[in-house]
Amino acid sequence: MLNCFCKRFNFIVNIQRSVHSDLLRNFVWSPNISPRGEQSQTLSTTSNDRSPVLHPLKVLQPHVAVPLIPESSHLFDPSNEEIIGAQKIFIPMQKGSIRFLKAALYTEQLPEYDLPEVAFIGRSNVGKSSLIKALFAAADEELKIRTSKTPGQTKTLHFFQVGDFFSAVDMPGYGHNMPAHFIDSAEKFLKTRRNLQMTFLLVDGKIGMTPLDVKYFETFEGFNIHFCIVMTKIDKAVQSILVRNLMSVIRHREKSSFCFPQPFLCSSVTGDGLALLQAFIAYVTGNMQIKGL
Ligand SMILES: Nc1nc2c(ncn2[C@@H]2O[C@H](COP(=O)(O)OP(=O)(O)OP(=O)(O)O)[C@@H](O)[C@H]2O)c(=O)[nH]1
Repeated sequence: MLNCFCKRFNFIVNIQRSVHSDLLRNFVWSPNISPRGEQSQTLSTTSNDRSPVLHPLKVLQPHVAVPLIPESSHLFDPSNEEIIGAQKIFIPMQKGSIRFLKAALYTEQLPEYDLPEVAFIGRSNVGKSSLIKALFAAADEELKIRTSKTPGQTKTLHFFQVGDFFSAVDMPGYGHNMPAHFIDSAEKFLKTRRNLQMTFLLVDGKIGMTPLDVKYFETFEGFNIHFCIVMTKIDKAVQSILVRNLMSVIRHREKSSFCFPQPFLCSSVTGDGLALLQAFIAYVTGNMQIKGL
């Protein structure tokens, strides 16, 4: 079992470190196909008494004249069945199977294991800890993730182990109140960590990409690491602002060789977009097969 997992993990590492982009670019954006599992409601900033929107990008598309993702690009669009399968990974199978593993700063303190990792980074206060807390809501009591209105609270790399599946890494924020060791710890981790399968660069849906976000977007591009934009707090943005900010993200993404073509839109408050992001995490960590890929 372990052997099998290690082989699979090595396979994924090899693919994702070398021809990762080819694999991820197999998704076909097909705006005319009727959305699978799409709910009828539109994104709303006011109502919380509704079920979460599964695929916020698709809900926004009819309100925008141009394709939010060009037709030549790619859409991660798992079936309902695949999404439900992926969600099981985010629920503890037994007490402690999803757990806070350790806080670390430098290379020698990092956990040693054969687990794939995904990291969450972004401006201070963008909602990194809240997003991880929401993704793992079923394990919230064990994880005890702290969120705060005060920017710059996460000072070290926090590792959360998700069974034998993968680890999620909550990283210190850049910008206001960022720790002095950011380059030696966070940037070095991103540049050198072999277990890292995907870095999620979080951008505030209401504020959009700040000059600092653009700087780090370009920095990650220079690191040759695969990353993906997650727009957070979409419940706080009116639709027109969200679309404007999304278009700006897409313009940057179009110039990039390492950023995944499809941004993910999420709200940790309403739950919009979380199930899709869970499925994507399950996919990039090698824990989920998608039909036809
Ligand atoms: N409305 C809304 N508020 C959010 C959302 N996500 C986070 N917040 C709020 O934004 C603030 C910052 O959230 P955190 O998750 O602590 O942000 P962080 O990026 O981890 O912050 P640092 O650790 O300081 O870098 C908190 O007050 C959260 O309640 C969201 O999706 N919607």
